[in-house]
Amino acid sequence: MQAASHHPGFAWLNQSLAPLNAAAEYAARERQRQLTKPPGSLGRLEDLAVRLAAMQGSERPCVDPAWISVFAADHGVAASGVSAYPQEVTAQMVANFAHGGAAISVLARLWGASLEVVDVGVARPLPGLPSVVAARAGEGTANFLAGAAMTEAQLALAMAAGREAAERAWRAGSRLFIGGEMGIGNTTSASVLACALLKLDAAVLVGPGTGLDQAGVARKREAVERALRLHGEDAGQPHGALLRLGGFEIAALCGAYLRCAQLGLPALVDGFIASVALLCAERWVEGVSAWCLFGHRSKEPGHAVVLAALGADPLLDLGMRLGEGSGAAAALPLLQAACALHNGMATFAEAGVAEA
Ligand SMILES: Cc1cc2ncn([C@H]3O[C@H](COP(=O)(O)O)[C@@H](O)[C@H]3O)c2cc1C
Ligand SMILES: O=C(O)c1cccnc1
Repeated sequence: MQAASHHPGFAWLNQSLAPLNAAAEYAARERQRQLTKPPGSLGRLEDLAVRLAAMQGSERPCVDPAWISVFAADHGVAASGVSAYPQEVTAQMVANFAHGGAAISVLARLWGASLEVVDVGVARPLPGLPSVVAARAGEGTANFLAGAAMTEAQLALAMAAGREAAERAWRAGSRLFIGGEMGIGNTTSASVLACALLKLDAAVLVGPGTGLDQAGVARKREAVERALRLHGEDAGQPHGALLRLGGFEIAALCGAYLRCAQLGLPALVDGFIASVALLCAERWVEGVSAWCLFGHRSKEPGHAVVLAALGADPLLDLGMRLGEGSGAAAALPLLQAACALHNGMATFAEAGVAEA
C-alpha cells in the first residue's frame, strides 16, 4: 500500500486483502477432472469455476445471489462540452434506475440479481426517490480543467460510499459483486485518469463515449491534454489522480473493489469506466484485481488499453458501450453456468462412464 494521505478517512485501506484459498482451488480442479467430459472441454467455464472456488474458499462455488450497486455522480467537466448528452441525464437516469426502466434494471431482474442505486453526488437529484441510497460527497465534482476535481474529504467520502456498498452486499450474503456507474462526462474523467496512471497520450485513450462525432472527440482529446498539463505531475498515483481528475462514482467503484478484495467477495468488472476504477484500486493496493473477473470488452477504444494494463481477458465482446454495469451483468449467466456445471454434473464414477 502506498503512503497516499494521512487523512483518517483512508485508514481502512491499510487492512490486508483476503487470501485466495489454494486448497479449495485444488479440490475444484480435481473435481473438474472427474466430471463426465474430456478434460478441458468446457474451456473457460472450467477456469471460471476453479477461480471462483479459490476466491470463495469452497470446492462448490456459487455466484447467486449476485449484487449490483450502480454509483451515480456528476462531473464539472461536463460543462466543457465533452459528452454528447447534457448533465441533467445523470439525475434522470437515476430516476430511471429507481423505476426499473434502465438496461441494468432489466438485466438484474432477468438474472435474479439485487440492484441498488447509490447517489455519490448527482448535481441536482430529482426529488421523491426513496429507494436511492444517499451517500453524497458533493453536488458533482469541480471542473478539473480549472483545478482539482474534489477535496481530500470528498475523496474519502466517495471511496467510503463504495466500501459501504460492498459491505451491504457482503452482509446480505451475496456471492458476487457488480459495480456500475452513471455520470455524464465520466468517460472523459476515466480517460484522463488512465492517461495519468499509465503515462499515455490522450490520443490512445480518448473515444466517443456516449457517441461524440469526430469534432467532438477532438474537443474531448484537447480537454484531456489540457487536464494532463495541469495535473499530470501530481496524478501519477491513484490518490492524486482521483483527487484531481476523478469522479465521485469512479472513486466509489475504486473503494468498492478494494473492500471486495479485503472481504473476499469476488467482483465482476464492467466496461471502460469500471476498469479504470479498478486500475486505481490495483495501483493503490496491489492484488485487488486477483479478486476480479472481467465481464466484457467495451467498444470504447480506451478499454482495450486498460484491460491490457490489468492483464485482463474479458468473457464477452459484444460491441456494448453503455456502462451502468450492463456488460458485467451480460456475462453473469456465464458465471452461473460455470458454477451449475461444476456443481451439478456427474463424475465418471457416479455415471458409470469409462474414462480415457
Ligand atoms: C441515456 C443514457 C444512459 C446511460 N447509461 C450509461 N451511460 C453512460 O454514458 C456516460 C458516459 O459517457 P460520456 O462521457 O460520453 O457522457 C455515463 O453516464 C455512462 O455510464 C448512459 C448515457 C446516456 C446518455
Ligand atoms: O465502457 C463503458 O463503461 C462506457 C462506454 C461508453 C459510455 N459509457 C460507458
